[in-house]
Amino acid sequence: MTIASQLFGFPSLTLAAAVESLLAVRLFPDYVSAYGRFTLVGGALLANYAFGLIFWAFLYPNFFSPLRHIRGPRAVISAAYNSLIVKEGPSGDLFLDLVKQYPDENLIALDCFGRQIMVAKPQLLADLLVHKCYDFSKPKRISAFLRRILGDGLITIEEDQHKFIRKNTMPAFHARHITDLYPMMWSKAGILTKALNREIANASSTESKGSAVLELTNWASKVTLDIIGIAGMGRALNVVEKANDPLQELYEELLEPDREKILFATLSLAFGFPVIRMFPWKMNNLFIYLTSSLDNICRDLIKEKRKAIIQNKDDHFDILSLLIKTDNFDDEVLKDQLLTFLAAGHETTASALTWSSYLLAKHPEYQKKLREEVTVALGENPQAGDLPADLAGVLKQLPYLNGVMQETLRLFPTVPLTMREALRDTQIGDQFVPKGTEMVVSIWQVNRSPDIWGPDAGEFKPERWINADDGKANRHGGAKSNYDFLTFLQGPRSCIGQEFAKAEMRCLLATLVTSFTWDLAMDESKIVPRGVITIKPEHGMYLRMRPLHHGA
Ligand code: HEM
Repeated sequence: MTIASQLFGFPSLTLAAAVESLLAVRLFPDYVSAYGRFTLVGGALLANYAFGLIFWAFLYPNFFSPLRHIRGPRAVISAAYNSLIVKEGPSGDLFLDLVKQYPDENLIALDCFGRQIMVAKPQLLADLLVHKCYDFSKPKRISAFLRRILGDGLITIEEDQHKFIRKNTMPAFHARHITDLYPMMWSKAGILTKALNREIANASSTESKGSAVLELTNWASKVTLDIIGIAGMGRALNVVEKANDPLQELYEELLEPDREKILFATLSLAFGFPVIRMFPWKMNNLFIYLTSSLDNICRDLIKEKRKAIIQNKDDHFDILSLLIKTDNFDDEVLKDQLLTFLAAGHETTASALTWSSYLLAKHPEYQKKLREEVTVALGENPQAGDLPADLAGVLKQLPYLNGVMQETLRLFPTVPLTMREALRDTQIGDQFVPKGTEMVVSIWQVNRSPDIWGPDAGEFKPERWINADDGKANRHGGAKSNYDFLTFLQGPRSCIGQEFAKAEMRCLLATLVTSFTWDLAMDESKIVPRGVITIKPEHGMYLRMRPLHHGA
């Protein structure tokens, strides 16, 4: 690949055109003076680029590439990009179909250049995600786009810089610290309940008998932003209690899964944001405005935090304080980390809470079982009572709470797809992988694979996560390997916030299910997971909610 890139890459082909033109001037002067030098140079460039195109699109993938034996659709628009524009059904299903089409393949070639390879069997993931993790990075085009939203934060940085920041951030995610966060998360869940009750009281009429239709994604996003506000920077944002908040509005606008935004993100991911930026498209200005506004808010938050620490007014163990106190980072680096934790730490869990509420609306029998289980453990209206001393311990042991949460995370992995690019020549299993190859992992496909989860892989069955013999919660769901459940990925680049996210989900689900009953208030065919990095229901999630405790 390296020799071929050097010989037939864009710079070499351009240089060769210059040499060819010079030779032509020397060898065929009459011919050159008849047609003119511009025509000659233009013709040479055109011929060389045409040859380059034929070489890369046909000759290299079929005759020279070390990946030429890998079977697959080798499509002009690969499934990785197609999944962003597909309209019919969930985009992750494209990868389930591909694996059905090529059932015996460990690796599947997705694009016509043979450079984008899907890892179709979890056995190979250990190499990609753990053993050879630092031989790969996020593809540069994708990082460049994400960097506009997340800065140079933990998600977008690579190699030594990544190792350093991850090590410095890990203490904020230790199990003991997450346990200490449960009461804060519980109290935020209580505030959400009060706000929803108020909303229902204002909206309900005599006909609706004290119930109201609410759109949940917005509320889920607000409460998770409040939680990450405290845990990430020790700041009470109180977004749930406000009619509008600039931070929440900016994220909502940025991550809204509308068609034009998805097209904009798809094109930026495929061709790079600098290319798309050259076009006169209003989305460019909107995107720059939204991301710059977030940048500015985070810069101000850091200044305030530094001041508070200097004045010794900061005794919080939040992520930002922790990073400031290491004295290893300047304000720009801190701003990028904060941007990452705010975005990665709230929209993801908000999406998970939305999907679990949807599944419980579709399966009222599990809603009832979950309510009974939490009521037995914590009382009929646990938000009104005293907190148990070991809230985390109690919630973690509840089998249905665990089962509903894990099954939601399995069926609706918030990040359904991830990609890596080989930074150097390397190997996955027995397969040599040349530098520049893109590896695609469909988290959605692995999590829903019938080979792993059985013929009922697509069904919601919280019992998978409950031991048949002793009725206790388990962490494997019946799968044999860690690579069978990929919602948080695995290895050094796995989700640092996974226990944080689960703690939030436990507190929010236990509170919601003991405060309301709900069912779907929209046409089910309209509920389609959509989004570029994370998935949300495209047309929102409308639920008819009824309070269980009047006057709450
Ligand atoms: C249900 C909730 C969540 C899901 C499904 C989720 C999923 C993921 C996935 C799949 C990755 C790997 C992305 C990739 O490499 O392509 C990731 C990385 C990350 N997540 Fe999460 N996440 C969740 C919640 C959170 C929360 C609550 C936080 C912070 C409080 C967080 C912070 C991060 C960070 C910083 C990374 C980058 C880690 C690294 O590269 O070292 N996530 N997450």
